[in-house]
Amino acid sequence: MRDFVNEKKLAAKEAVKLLFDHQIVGLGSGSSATFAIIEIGERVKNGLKIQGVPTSDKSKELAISLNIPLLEIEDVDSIDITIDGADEFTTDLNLIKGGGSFLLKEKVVASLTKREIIIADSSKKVELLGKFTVPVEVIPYASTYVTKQLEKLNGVGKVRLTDDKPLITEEGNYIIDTDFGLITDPATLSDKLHTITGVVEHGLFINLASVVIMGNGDSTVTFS
Ligand SMILES: O=C[C@H](O)[C@H](O)[C@H](O)COP(=O)(O)O
Repeated sequence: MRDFVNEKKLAAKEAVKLLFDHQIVGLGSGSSATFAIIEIGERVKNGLKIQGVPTSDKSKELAISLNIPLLEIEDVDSIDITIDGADEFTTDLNLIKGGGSFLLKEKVVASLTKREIIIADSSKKVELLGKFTVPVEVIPYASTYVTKQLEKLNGVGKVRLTDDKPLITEEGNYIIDTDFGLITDPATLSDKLHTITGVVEHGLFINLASVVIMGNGDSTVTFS
């Protein structure tokens, strides 16, 4: 029986070894990224001089509590390295993200990042993306319209709920979790999703990751 929590921790530790002084570092969101932020906090306590750019309010609060110096997104032209998690990855480094609803800021940060390091436990590695539903972030007004457009792409979408009400993202949007079946051409699907009016962003991360560090039992494996 695999210990996925330990695999996440191992991957996080390995990724944080890649940081050095004076870098601007994107701080991901989710449980794997949380382990990385805690590890970064330890290194900052021991003298590492970096500035972080958080991808969610939760990661921001955690970074502040660990005395990690932060920058606002509008004050950075580029980010040296980002450490973030994923819900699924393939070995050609395409991802599904957004299981925790933070995909929008994560994608902005990833787009500004020179080296996007994804950390994951071994359950996240797949041959084809799509067992995990693709989160599609939409403005609430357009959610019914977008759901119908997703059907035309063979996607079955459901608005994500919390306490029986639509979950509202940090940017005030809804998420439609969409089942496309197994996705053979994620780049084309990504492009098609971007053409739907009312879609703000989606959780397919294509050509954004540089490396995936995966916990694998008691060690890690790197895909690049
Ligand atoms: O919205 C959430 C993020 O994309 C997370 O990085 C992703 O869901 C992976 O989360 P975890 O590390 O908790 O499995």
